[in-house]
Amino acid sequence: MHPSIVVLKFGSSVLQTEADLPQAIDEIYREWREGRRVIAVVSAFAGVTDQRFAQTRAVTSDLHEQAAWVAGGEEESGTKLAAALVANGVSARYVDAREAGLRAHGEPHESTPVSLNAAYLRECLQEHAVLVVPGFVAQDIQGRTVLLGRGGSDLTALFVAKNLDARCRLLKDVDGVYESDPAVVENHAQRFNRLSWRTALSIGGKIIQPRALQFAQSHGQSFEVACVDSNLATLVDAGPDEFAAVPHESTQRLRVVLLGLGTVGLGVYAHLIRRPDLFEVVRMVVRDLDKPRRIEVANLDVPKSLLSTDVWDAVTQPADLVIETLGGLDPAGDVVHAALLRGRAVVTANKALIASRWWDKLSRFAASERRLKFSAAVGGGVPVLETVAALARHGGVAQVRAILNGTCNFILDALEQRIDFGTALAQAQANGFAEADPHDDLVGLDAARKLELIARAAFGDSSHFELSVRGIDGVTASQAALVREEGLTLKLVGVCERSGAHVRGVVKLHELPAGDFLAGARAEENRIEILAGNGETVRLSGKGAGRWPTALSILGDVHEYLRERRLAGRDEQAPAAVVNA
Ligand SMILES: NC(=O)C1=CN([C@@H]2O[C@H](COP(=O)(O)OP(=O)(O)OC[C@H]3O[C@@H](n4cnc5c(N)ncnc54)[C@H](O)[C@@H]3O)[C@@H](O)[C@H]2O)C=CC1
Ligand SMILES: N[C@@H](CC=O)C(=O)O
Repeated sequence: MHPSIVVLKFGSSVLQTEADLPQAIDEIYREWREGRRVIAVVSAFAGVTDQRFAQTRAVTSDLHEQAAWVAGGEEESGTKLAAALVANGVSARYVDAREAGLRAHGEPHESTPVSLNAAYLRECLQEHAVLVVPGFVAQDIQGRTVLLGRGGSDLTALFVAKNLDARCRLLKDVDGVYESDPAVVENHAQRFNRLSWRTALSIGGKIIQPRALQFAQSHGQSFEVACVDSNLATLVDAGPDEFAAVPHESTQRLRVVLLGLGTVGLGVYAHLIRRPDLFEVVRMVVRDLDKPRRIEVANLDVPKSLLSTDVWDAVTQPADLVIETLGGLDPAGDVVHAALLRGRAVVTANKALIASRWWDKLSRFAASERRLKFSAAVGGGVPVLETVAALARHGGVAQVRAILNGTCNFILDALEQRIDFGTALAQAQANGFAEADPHDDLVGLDAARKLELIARAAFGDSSHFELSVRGIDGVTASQAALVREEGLTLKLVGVCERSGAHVRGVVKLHELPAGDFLAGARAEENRIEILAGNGETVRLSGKGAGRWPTALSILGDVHEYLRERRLAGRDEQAPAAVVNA
């Protein structure tokens, strides 16, 4: 199956510095969650292209040498974005212009793209959810680096999208195209909902590169101009021009109570404080107020003034959203339920809770009200539940086979390398993969809970779920090595499928041949193979455990809730403080 592809272009108004990479990651993740593979086309960080032009002009007048030096700006932002995606658990790869077969001809600094190896990019997208491609840069027929004119990343994005028959979204620092620059004519300029290429060209080349617009117009190519995190966009196509009925989205921030600051909670906090324009953390609930807590990536300590030990702050504090990362059923079940009853939204990674008897009370908030979200409960950073649910809606799901527990996979991998069980488990715990009590991981319970959530997404809530579970307890390094010697690999695999009104799930050890997709999962990786109702197979992979993949997935839910709330205009009805809940 060819998943649909979207080309996202991140200009230097969005990626001003390395500190803006998380915004791009959230936006890319949003598309992956919605079932698309992504080609991210990037510009250099703000100011870098000018700087590099000045540097190179001072030492050479050769236009190709200059182009090669200037292209280093896109290479820097592109490789850094790809690395940051991988660190966050997203299967991503940097593909430079040469590898992408992006050829151009004409003036070395003002070249016109003429061809691209679209088949190769499609092939790469079978293996990776995201490819990062430098904008503005191509190769001429002699293999020399050339540039596509200032603002040329727009042209790269449109050219790549055209060749791959993909949707294209140019991401800027404004939520669409305005009749004049909204930064100058504040509150007066109107935003277009739809805009013809012709009008876009007459508005001027400040927001979209004119050559890119001409390319789109001559190929009848429609595309969107939008900003990150937004529901709004301007569609640029044949027209007619149309002003937007809703000129701007609300900019009201979400007030957040964060329950738990362990492995996952601290990662979530680090994400939230990067976006003070979107989130206000009003309270964080911990067990020990005095424990030092540092966010290394932001180089700051967690402010003690925001800490409390009272989990009921989730209900008594004036807040819109509760993020639960405590784990377990007690007190998480009562608190989450009460917070939902009091009008808060809840995002949680707690599969033990969602797969428990609490589901009877919680399900309505997830389904009809969309105020309970738990994507991170399965697959860490891999959008498993969204993908399974989407396939279930469009043609059904026949079977799911998956590696769902990062800790067990990490240990089995280590055993094959003759590391003993205890040492491997200690490493998994130190890396933040294991549950607070790793027993649930080792006996297969954690994988079984995830399999149950997958079964619900695939076959509906009402099917009777029969489950048989065996874990990896007792497996030894010599046993794993013996299996390896036979050319097989030991994996803890969950399989679920429907038979009549029953859904059967089995979690147990398998000896897989090397060619099996699941056999390739390394360390804490999760791999999921979904056999769709139409016979096609959909494969997903990525980091299934750990702080950053899990936090990214939680933030995916948070951003989704924020967008849905803005769309529904619920901003005005934020619940107030409740005293004595
Ligand atoms: N670590 C991972 O890779 C993943 C974890 N999850 C889930 O995320 C949740 C959190 O996991 P981790 O962060 O790894 O666990 P953790 O044990 O590192 O963090 C939990 C934190 O909550 C605090 N806490 C627990 N009960 C509390 C209470 N009553 N009052 C105040 N503080 C309390 C603990 O002191 C601890 O700091 C769990 O539900 C887990 O299953 C989901 C996906 C991946
Ligand atoms: N303990 C879990 C954490 C993620 O869900 C695992 O190891 O997979």
